[in-house]
Amino acid sequence: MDLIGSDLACVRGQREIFAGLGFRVAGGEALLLVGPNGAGKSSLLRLIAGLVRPAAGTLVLDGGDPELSVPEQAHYLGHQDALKPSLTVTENLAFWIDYLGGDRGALEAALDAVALEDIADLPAGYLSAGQRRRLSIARLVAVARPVWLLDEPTSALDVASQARLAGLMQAHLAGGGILLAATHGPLGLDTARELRLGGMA
Ligand SMILES: Nc1ncnc2c1ncn2[C@@H]1O[C@H](COP(=O)(O)OP(=O)(O)OP(=O)(O)O)[C@@H](O)[C@H]1O
Repeated sequence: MDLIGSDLACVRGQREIFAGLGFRVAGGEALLLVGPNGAGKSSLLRLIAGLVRPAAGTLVLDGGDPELSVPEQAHYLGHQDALKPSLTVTENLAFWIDYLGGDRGALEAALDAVALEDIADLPAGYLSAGQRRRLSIARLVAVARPVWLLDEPTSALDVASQARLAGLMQAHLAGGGILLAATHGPLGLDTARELRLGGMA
C-alpha cells in the first residue's frame, strides 16, 4: 500500500501555502512533516484528511480499498481533542467507535493502551490536557485504519505517555500502516523519513 501525493497545492485565505508538493509513503513507513511555524504542515495533514480542498494535484492510496476515499481510510488527530465534556471517558470512546464504524469490543483494550482504564467513568470535561489527548489517541487504537495523520501528537503528553504513543505508532507501522506526523521534535521513531516544508518563520 502506498499513499501518493502528486503536485499538490494548498491555498488558504487566498494565500498559496504550498504548491508542486509530492510524496510517497509506503505501508510500514513514517513520514515526518517538519518546518517552521506556518510552513503548512497542519494544512497538508488536513488536506489529506479531506478537511481542506487541494487547489491542485492528486492524492491516492494505492492498494487501499477502492470503495473508500482516502479520508475514510485515515485517522486524523488534530489540535482539537474532539471530545464531549459531559460524556465519560468510556462514552466518548464508544461514540467515536460507533461513528467510525468500529467494534465496541475493542473499547477496553484501547483504553488500556493509553492507560485511562482507571478513570473510564470520569466525565471528559474533568480530564487534564494530556489525558484528553490520550483519549483522542485511543480511537486510533480502537478502530483500525491504514493511514494515521497526526498533528503534533506528543503535545501535552508526559514522558511515559510519549513512550506509550511511540509504541502504538511502531505497532501501527509493524502492521503495515502508514503514518504522517507534523512535529517540531522527535517522536521516538527510528526509521522515519522527513518532508521539509518551507514558509515563513
Ligand atoms: N483557515 C485559514 N484561513 C487562512 N489562512 C490559514 C487558515 N489556516 C491556516 N492558515 C495559514 O496557513 C499557513 C500554514 O498554516 P499551518 O497551520 O498549516 O502551518 P504549520 O506548518 O502547521 O505551523 P505550526 O508549526 O505553527 O503548527 C499559515 O500562514 C496560516 O496562517
